[in-house]
Amino acid sequence: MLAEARARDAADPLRDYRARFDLPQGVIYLDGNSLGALPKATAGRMAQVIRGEWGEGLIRSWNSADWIGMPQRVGGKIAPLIGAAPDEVIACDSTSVNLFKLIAAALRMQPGRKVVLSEPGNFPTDLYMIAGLEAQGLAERRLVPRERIAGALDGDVALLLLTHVHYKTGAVFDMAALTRAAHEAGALVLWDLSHSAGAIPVDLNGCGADFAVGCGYKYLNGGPGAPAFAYAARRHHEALEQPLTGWMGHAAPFAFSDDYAPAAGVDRLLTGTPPILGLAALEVGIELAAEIGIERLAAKSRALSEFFRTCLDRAGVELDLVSPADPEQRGSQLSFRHPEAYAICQALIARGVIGDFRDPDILRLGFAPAYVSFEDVAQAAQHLAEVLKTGEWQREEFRERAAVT
Ligand SMILES: Cc1ncc(COP(=O)(O)O)c(C=O)c1O
Ligand SMILES: Nc1ccccc1C(=O)C[C@H](N)C(=O)O
Repeated sequence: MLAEARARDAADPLRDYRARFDLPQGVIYLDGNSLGALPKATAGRMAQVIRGEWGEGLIRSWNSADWIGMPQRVGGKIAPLIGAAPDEVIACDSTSVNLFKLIAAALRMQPGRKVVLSEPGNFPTDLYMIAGLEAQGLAERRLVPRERIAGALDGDVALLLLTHVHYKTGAVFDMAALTRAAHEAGALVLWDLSHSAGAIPVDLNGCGADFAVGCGYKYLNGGPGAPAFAYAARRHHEALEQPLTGWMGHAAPFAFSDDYAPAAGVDRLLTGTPPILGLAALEVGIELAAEIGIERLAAKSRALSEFFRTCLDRAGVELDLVSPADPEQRGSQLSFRHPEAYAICQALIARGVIGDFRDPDILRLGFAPAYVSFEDVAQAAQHLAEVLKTGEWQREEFRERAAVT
């Protein structure tokens, strides 16, 4: 498979982008869906922001380096990756906080309705944020298995909150169909794009979506704890009332008024002072994704994961695939169920193949298209085949659970 992999790498239109990332020697990185790799340009850009803009410019840089405009500028660069207009996206806070703000804002727009509908097994923070608002008496959480979501959209549902690409299985929801069904029932829709943005095409405006959020540190390669993003369709801007009414979301923060008045547009989703260092790193990652283009990223992602499956087949590996077999129906990952998934994952990591484990029994491998090569994929499949055949995962050291998996 190695020869075939090398031929595919040679023919890959994205082959030169791998060199734009700093990847450690001897590592095959299949966890860009949890923490994206480091773009080579990031360190230089950070040095410039730290030494030049912060060290030299000091407070002046809010104006001279346009720090104050960074949430909008960076958000605007995310927009084309998710089918939004630049003035509909802002980079700020964490995905969790953005969920809170937008769920609460959506509930305010839906008098007489309190139900926030989602699926059990959605990413925990999404479910916890609904529960937090429920504890405040503002929401009522309703969880329905994914195949029954459309049928559960009744007149009580204020908001449908779904993760577009499921973090564990990689299964993709039909955004257009579910958004339409929600609207027909009078509900609004909030999409969590954490595992979509920078990996597969998303057309928020084409689908008529209302709101969206997503992480900056996965396929956007913004670095650990990078700022997240929030999207609100332009038609909702005027009515949008989010509860974290900090001064940076004020219409005139530097008027220092005692009374809150929301800024126009998505600017009102801001809360406190933007994290400039984090935004600067995120901007580098986004520029790289935008340069490659989402269609090319998605095509490579599908090709990589399909190639991995072919390699496993040819190596005679039989694993229980929990991701959809059709690459069009999944994000940029393959997840396999195995009772010893944790130990297998650790054994792979010991061989330099970094994937991750999701409780209780999922081995999850992400194929970040910007920097994973076909050779990586062939070698990872070979390692996995060997780990399974030799039973080396049974070693005691591979059973010890780390705090972060
Ligand atoms: C679907 C989804 N939503 C949200 C998050 C995380 O949000 P936060 O960055 O606030 O921890 C993740 C990953 O951690 C995720 O996979
Ligand atoms: N933020 C993290 C911090 C530490 C370890 C993992 C994460 C993840 O992002 C996990 C990811 N959301 C997942 O889909 O599992």
